[in-house]
Amino acid sequence: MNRQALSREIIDTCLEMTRLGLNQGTAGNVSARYNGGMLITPSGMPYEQMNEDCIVFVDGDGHYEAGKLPSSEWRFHHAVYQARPDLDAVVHNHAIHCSAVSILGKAIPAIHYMVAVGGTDHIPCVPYATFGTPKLAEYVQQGIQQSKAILLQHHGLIAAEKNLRKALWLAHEVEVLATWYIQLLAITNDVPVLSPQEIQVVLGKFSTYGLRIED
Ligand SMILES: C[C@H](O)[C@@H](O)[C@@H](O)C(=O)COP(=O)(O)O
Ligand SMILES: [Zn+2]
Repeated sequence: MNRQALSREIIDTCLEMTRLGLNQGTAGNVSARYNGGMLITPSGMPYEQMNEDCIVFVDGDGHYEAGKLPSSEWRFHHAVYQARPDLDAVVHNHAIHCSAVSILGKAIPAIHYMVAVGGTDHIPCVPYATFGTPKLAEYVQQGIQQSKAILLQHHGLIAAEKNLRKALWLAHEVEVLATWYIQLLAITNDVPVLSPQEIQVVLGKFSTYGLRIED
């Protein structure tokens, strides 16, 4: 895909993320792997004001175009692309329920078989580090190797996938899981979970599930 079209897709993904109620204001950011680096949203700009020229190219060494300011979180997007050569798109947001679980410093356990969407039997929560720092990128690099979706403690969610459409879908699924988890925690501290063995069965079924169009 050419730069203009991919930049448009990034902006549309941001707008859809807000429409789905997954983000507020200028929080969050979106990127796609491109030309040995990535295209990423600019820092602190409302999504409705973005056009294709606002999207920033950051190369594989972290250099970016003069006169443009990439997302303050470009380091953790870069870390995802380094850690996961199989994934080409990253969505970050401050979705309400994901952020609430992250504040508790908890992973989302296997409360529903859909937890397998991340590729394992829970959605991990990586330790807190200040936004935009190399330390946060280091935690992300470790966490994303376990799961395509991770919570950032006291912060929000990262979801990475093969393309932007799937990354946004994954972010939405994890927010649904987090919503159930928060509601369950209000009732009990002993939330029932599925076994790791059952999640392995589900992961096997997911690998052949549906028509798998546009993988
Ligand atoms: C302070 C920022 O909102 C931070 O939380 C960052 O993680 C974020 O979500 C948006 O920052 P950018 O606009 O710099 O992408
Ligand atoms: Zn953030």
